[in-house]
Amino acid sequence: MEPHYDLLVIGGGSGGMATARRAASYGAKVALVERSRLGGTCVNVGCVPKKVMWSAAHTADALHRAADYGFRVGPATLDWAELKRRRDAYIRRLNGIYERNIDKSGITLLTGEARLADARTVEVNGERYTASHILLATGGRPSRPDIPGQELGIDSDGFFELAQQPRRVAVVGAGYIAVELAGVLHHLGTQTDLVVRREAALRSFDPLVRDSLLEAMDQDGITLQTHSVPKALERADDGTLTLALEDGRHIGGYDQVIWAIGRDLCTDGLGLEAAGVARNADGSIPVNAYQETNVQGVYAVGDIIGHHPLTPVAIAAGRRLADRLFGGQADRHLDYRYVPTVVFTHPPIGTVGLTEPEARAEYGDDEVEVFTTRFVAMDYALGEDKRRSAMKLVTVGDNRRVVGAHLFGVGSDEMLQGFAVAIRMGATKQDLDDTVAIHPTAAEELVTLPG
Ligand SMILES: Cc1cc2nc3c(=O)[nH]c(=O)nc-3n(C[C@H](O)[C@H](O)[C@H](O)COP(=O)(O)OP(=O)(O)OC[C@H]3O[C@@H](n4cnc5c(N)ncnc54)[C@H](O)[C@@H]3O)c2cc1C
Ligand SMILES: NC(=O)c1ccc[n+]([C@@H]2O[C@H](COP(=O)([O-])OP(=O)(O)OC[C@H]3O[C@@H](n4cnc5c(N)ncnc54)[C@H](O)[C@@H]3O)[C@@H](O)[C@H]2O)c1
Repeated sequence: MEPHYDLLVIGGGSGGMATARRAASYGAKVALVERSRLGGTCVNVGCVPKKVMWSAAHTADALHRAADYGFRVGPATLDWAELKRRRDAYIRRLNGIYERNIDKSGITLLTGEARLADARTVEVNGERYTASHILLATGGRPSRPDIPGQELGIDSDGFFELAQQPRRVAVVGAGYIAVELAGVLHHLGTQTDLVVRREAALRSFDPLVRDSLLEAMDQDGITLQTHSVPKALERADDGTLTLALEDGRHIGGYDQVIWAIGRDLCTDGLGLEAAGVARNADGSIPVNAYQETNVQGVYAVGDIIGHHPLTPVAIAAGRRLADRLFGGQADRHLDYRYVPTVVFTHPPIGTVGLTEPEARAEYGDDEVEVFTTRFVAMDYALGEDKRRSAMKLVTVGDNRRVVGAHLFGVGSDEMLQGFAVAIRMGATKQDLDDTVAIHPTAAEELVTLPG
């Protein structure tokens, strides 16, 4: 007879690991299948190496500004290979911690590619395992455009493999990954073009933070190539890469082109048909508020559910599922409203809740009031660079309940979490106004907004 588990998790990334460990903490018999390195996208080719690179770029920026404070520093040079070596070593340490955590939790780790044989059976390396509950948490991988020469470019996984710093790069895309990688490369000294299909990047973000970022990128010298739809990628005689665009233009001279055009979900070849699990046209798996698929006993969390593809969301949904299935908390599930998120640009963007256009569409113009400010953070007080931070609160109703906060500027990344708690709890503009400011900070602007 095949081994039987209370819970069998497919995918050892953010969502799968969190669910498996929480279930095991309640005494459930758990197995987890992973085909690659534990930790999934976030640890190996996502949040973690990205944040290390962002911190490196932030350090470069600080060195650049040191003269504003009277420091005499010579031109700093970056040893890219050393940075990569240290970053990779850090990630290997994290992989080790994840392995030990699995072991300590008493979870059986099965290494290999998992496939559903039916709604209760999973196949790994030709062996079969049955489970009362099966969790799908297989995440995604970078998409590539279907155009000639696409293989000459790299994606975000390839970015983290780069052994040498590129001299001149085109980052193609307009989402989180595109703006983050473009910012990192530029601040580390690579000449960077951001190639977008329409007129801007981060189009779903509030116009205030989106436009502020574009202004800062322009000021920094990142070239925004707008209305540029790649038709082909070609290698020129001098070895550099050229993007042929649909409107007939060519932009080139790049030593790397990075595709950052979204992610494909890893739901092909998973045996969904054999188990009868439904799938949307974009490859995502539809689930209800309790992470249940259409098949009883089969659940999905994380990127494959097709919305909020963020690590803490995958973790939160998975832990709540385990609390419900094995912890006796019958109604426990994740509320996907008011998920805060940060885009690690230079400076960063922090955002939670509805944008102004979303609030106007949902509540009507008469119900919505916005409060905005633009100011020069004290960090820039002594230098020539007077770039402005920007903040917006979106409120609804007579009591001005805050339904959205959108921040751009130094410190927005660390500032947002606390405001997100208040907003989730129903804070009004008056609650913020009644909170004594912390001076001198950028955060104090949010509790001293006029109006
Ligand atoms: C460059 C980049 C930067 C990012 N930065 C951030 C950030 O700053 N903050 C943030 O919150 N989010 C960030 N994200 C998003 C975040 O990484 C994902 O939302 C998160 O990792 C999703 O977790 P998951 O559990 O759904 O899937 P994953 O972490 O992708 O894990 C899925 C796992 O399943 C395994 N797997 C797939 N199929 C099978 C199979 N058939 N059998 C066995 N194993 C299988 C894969 O090998 C993988 O390890 C970033 C992503 C990228 C790409
Ligand atoms: N800081 C963070 O929390 C962070 C960082 C990175 C990624 N993430 C998560 O991962 C998700 C995936 O990020 P992403 O940047 O891959 O996807 P995305 O969906 O955010 O952006 C993809 C972008 O590529 C553009 N695009 C699509 N096809 C294109 C084409 N053929 N040519 C040119 N442009 C094209 C789209 O218009 C879109 O702007 C994000 O939505 C985010 O939730 C989070």
